[in-house]
Amino acid sequence: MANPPHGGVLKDLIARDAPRRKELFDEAETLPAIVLTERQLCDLELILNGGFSPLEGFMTQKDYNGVVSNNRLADGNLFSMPITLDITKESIEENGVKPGARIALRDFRDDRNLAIITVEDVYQPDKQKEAKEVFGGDPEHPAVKYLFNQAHDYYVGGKIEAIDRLMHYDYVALRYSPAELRLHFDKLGWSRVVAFQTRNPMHRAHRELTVRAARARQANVLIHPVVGLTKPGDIDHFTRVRVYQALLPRYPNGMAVISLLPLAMRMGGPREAIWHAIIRKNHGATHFIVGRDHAGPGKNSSGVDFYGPYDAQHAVEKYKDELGIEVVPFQQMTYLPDSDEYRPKDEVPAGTRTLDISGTELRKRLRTGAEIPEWFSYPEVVRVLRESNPPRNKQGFTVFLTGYQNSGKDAIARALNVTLNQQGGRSVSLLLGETVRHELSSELGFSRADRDKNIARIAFVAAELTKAGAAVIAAPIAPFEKSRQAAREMVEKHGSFYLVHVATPLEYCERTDKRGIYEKARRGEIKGFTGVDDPYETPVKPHLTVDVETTNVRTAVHQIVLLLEAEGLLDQL
Ligand SMILES: Nc1ncnc2c1ncn2[C@@H]1O[C@H](COP(=O)(O)OS(=O)(=O)O)[C@@H](OP(=O)(O)O)[C@H]1O
Repeated sequence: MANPPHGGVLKDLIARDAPRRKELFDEAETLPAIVLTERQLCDLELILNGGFSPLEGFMTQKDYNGVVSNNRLADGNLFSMPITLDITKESIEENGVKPGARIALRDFRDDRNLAIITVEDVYQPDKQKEAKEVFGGDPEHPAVKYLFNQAHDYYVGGKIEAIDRLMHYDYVALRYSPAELRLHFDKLGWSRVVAFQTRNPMHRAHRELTVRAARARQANVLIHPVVGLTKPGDIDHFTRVRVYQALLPRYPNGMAVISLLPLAMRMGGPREAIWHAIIRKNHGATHFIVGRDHAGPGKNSSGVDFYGPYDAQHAVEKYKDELGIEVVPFQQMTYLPDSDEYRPKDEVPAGTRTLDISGTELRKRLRTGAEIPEWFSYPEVVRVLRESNPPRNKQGFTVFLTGYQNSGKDAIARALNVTLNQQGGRSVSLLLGETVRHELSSELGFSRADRDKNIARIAFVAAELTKAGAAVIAAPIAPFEKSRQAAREMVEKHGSFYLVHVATPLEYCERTDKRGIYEKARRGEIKGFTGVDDPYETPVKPHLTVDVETTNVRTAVHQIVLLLEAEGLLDQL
């Protein structure tokens, strides 16, 4: 038998409301609707399937106040995280959100109505208090930032009736609701299950830790990774799930299962650890591993830890009698090369040699293609990570040339295009100003707003191609610093961006202009022409400055190649 759920009854609203599904579906069509954000959708999914039992909806002010102040719902049940439906004043007015109103809750991804909430109250939270009590109050904490920058100013509390489950298209077979997981444990004959929470790839240390926990409690292992929202910058869940799948055969046959949890993490350390334990209890686990700095966001920008390394363990210890799931505390695992084994740090005899590879170091090795030793991870796991993190010479990048018309930027761009094609290994895309104006921006003129829009389109295309591993060469005039900077930020989400200022003097550009465009501009036949009667802002911090009056195109291209080479982008492995 799986562990009883928190509060005694699994609040599986989908199963409860299934007989009235058609009726609720039809009613929802007639109701005003709130379109849920990604975070709200994650919360809704776990309310609907009972993962947040005993919740049956979004928290009312009474529940919210109790949870914020002392980890308690109004009925006295332990609950540590506010689960709230935040909305704007406009939405309240538009949708008639008031006590007694019934409102449909809609999925932004496919416009399906998933549930109906019967509003109990609409209230303004004390966000300062929530930030302080729940997360510790540091304005740099990701959940505090979310609270003040993204969460709306009013919360709507009320019970929910379920219409349908959320639609997923990835790893569907690995997504178990609490009821499904409980059934699965029954089928496998598992009565003691230790759950492992993670938002990171798993390596040998994690396998050792979970097996040790299982051995200590004579239990089986539930690998229960978060695939909802984690910390910005984390490895995407697609890669992580492939990692978990690669790791699973390394467990003794039948010892462990994987189930994906659509949770939106808050990175709330101690509060989050209690919440995580409750969620795992609802999924039928009897034990839950809480490690070092559990669900902590690391350090703030001054290098100060948001939480102490064992704050989370102390928090769950405090409530251990009423949690109803046994917490298995663990110190960080470390590798002992002399005996080729992993041990928790507190069990390592003084003076013993240990080895560790930090997350930052791992990311660096993935980036550079440097070795990742077998003592750290399994080759099949490393293979998955390498597929998602190709070495520098397989990563995409953008070279963005800016300068006056006829500055030589187009000639350099064309020559760089053939040079990179000669090198091979990547597809090369050339986005000349002229081509883009013809293919993408034909309706745009040369006002500042239109030029900005043109550069934003180039940046979008360059970013997408960079993401796909291409070498992108863009060569618009791009006269404004702000839009060049915006382009850089957009591309850098996916790869490297290099700004090359083709700083050929205007006088030279004009003198050598065989097409007579500057003459036309001088005669006033072209209005607002860059350099004639429209400004060109000199780039503040280009990676490279070239000038075809003093250097030839071949030399300029060579300088760019040397820049790319120094970054490891052209290594021939
Ligand atoms: N008013 C004005 N100012 C600047 N340039 C003008 C203007 N009107 C037309 N053209 C021709 O448009 C081409 C430059 O477009 P860009 O897309 O590179 O400009 S921008 O980056 O959006 O500012 C460039 O064309 P090509 O010389 O064929 O590249 C310019 O000659």
